[in-house]
Amino acid sequence: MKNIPSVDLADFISGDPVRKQKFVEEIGRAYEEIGFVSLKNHFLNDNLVDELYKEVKAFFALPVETKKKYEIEGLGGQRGYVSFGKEHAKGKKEGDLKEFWHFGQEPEEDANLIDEYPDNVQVEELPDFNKTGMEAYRMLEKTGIYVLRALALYIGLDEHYFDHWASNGNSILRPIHYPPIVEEPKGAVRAGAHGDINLITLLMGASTGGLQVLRKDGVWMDAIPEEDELVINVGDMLERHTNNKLRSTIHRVVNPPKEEWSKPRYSIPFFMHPRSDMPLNCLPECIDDEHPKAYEDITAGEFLYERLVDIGLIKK
Ligand SMILES: O=C(O)CCC(=O)C(=O)O
Ligand SMILES: [Fe+2]
Repeated sequence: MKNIPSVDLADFISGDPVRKQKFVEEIGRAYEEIGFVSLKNHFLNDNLVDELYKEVKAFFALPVETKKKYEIEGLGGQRGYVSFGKEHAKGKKEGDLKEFWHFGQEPEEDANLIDEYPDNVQVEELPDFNKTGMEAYRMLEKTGIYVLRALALYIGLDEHYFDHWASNGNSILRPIHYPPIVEEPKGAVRAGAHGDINLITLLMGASTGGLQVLRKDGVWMDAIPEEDELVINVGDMLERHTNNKLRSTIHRVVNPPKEEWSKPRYSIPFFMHPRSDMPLNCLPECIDDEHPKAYEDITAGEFLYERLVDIGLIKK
């Protein structure tokens, strides 16, 4: 992609220590500067992406009453359907112009997390919806684990430091539908400016443009990946854990010009979360005289709860 540094996961897994180190430096530097990269040679193949978009479009095309059957009270929107306008960016009162679905973790039995994670919601009308969603979930999770290994090395931790926390983690795959805009949005946008909550976000190409990233100098830049790339950015949990070394960059999805209001937009981010008991305490490797500890100690579960309240998914 033009505006955002491009990295190649094949370098990291090549077995060649020089290429591996090159990947570590490239992604680490990009995350210190802009917080976003585009990544080639990930594990999500094009056919699976096409299948997933087909299922996702079919789901959002169902009648609203059918979709609302899958909007479950009491889960803070963490599984199933979340209806139009419900979520808003932190600190903003207008709801985003979107509806979405959440697929969550189906942990391995020996992880002892079965009781902690709510079950995924099964869509009866579409026999392949859940299977396709979870296949994509696994491929994105696998890609994310490699990215976190590279970041662990960059920070000076053991390569496998994140493996335990991120495997069987509380990650979410979120297909989003931004419907055609039918009336003057009055301050509402498709997605208000925000930083992501989680460790890292992996985003496959959207059906159309609109995603913008806020550069350090205050300029908004379009972020549109090439066909075969994933956009991967740092979220607030990783920014906090690395004491602001790696940057969770503010981004948004703008409304199209009026001539294009009739076009819907679809996109499918994967929010990689750790297990809820992971301490996000600032890492000693990231604290020194110039960078004193910037945040209180907190676990991932506590941090997530606070943020779900901030964005309107949990009502206190
Ligand atoms: O729709 C997109 O392209 C990105 C959405 C996003 O930033 C988010 O849901 O956190
Ligand atoms: Fe985001």
